[in-house]
Amino acid sequence: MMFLVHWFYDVVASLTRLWQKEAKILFLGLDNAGKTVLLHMLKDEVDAVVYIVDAADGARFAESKAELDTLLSDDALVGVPFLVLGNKIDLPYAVPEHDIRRCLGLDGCTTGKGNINLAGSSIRPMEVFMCSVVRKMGYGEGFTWMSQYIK
Ligand SMILES: Nc1nc2c(ncn2[C@@H]2O[C@H](COP(=O)(O)OP(=O)(O)OP(=O)(O)O)[C@@H](O)[C@H]2O)c(=O)[nH]1
Repeated sequence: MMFLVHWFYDVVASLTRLWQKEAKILFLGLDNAGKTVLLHMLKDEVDAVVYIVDAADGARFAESKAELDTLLSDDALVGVPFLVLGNKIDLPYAVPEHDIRRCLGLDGCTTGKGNINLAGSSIRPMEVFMCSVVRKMGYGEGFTWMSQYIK
């Protein structure tokens, strides 16, 4: 157990040093390698969250909603902007944005796609943008939206 605690603090300390250098860090690894657990451990340092949903995999929307709800209710992420990307809209069976919003329970929770000034309020910036990563479309608008909320 102490080994794990020390390991965790070593990881946080080394990543903090890297982030102070404005390094771009990619977390890569195969399915089930432990990326998600590590990211959960490091979430205290984040300025924004990009949550990607496979818009063509309706069978996993409930699971995706549960994970999103867990993140949204996390004390370490209070007020942190959330960009929800509904990915794979190039596939014919990808569902439209309003279905993603409904299935993820985001109706009435998003804050608007334009330049919406939320400074001074306790409202968490959150929006849904549909995209196709492989076709290189949609996510740019999402990142532009998100950038206005990052100091
Ligand atoms: N049609 C389509 N397929 C995509 C798109 N983006 C990713 N994929 C495919 O979806 C599959 C999963 O993509 P990954 O980027 O490996 O997904 P991941 O979230 O990293 O998955 P894990 O490693 O399991 O956490 C791959 O076969 C991709 O080619 C997209 O925009 N459209």
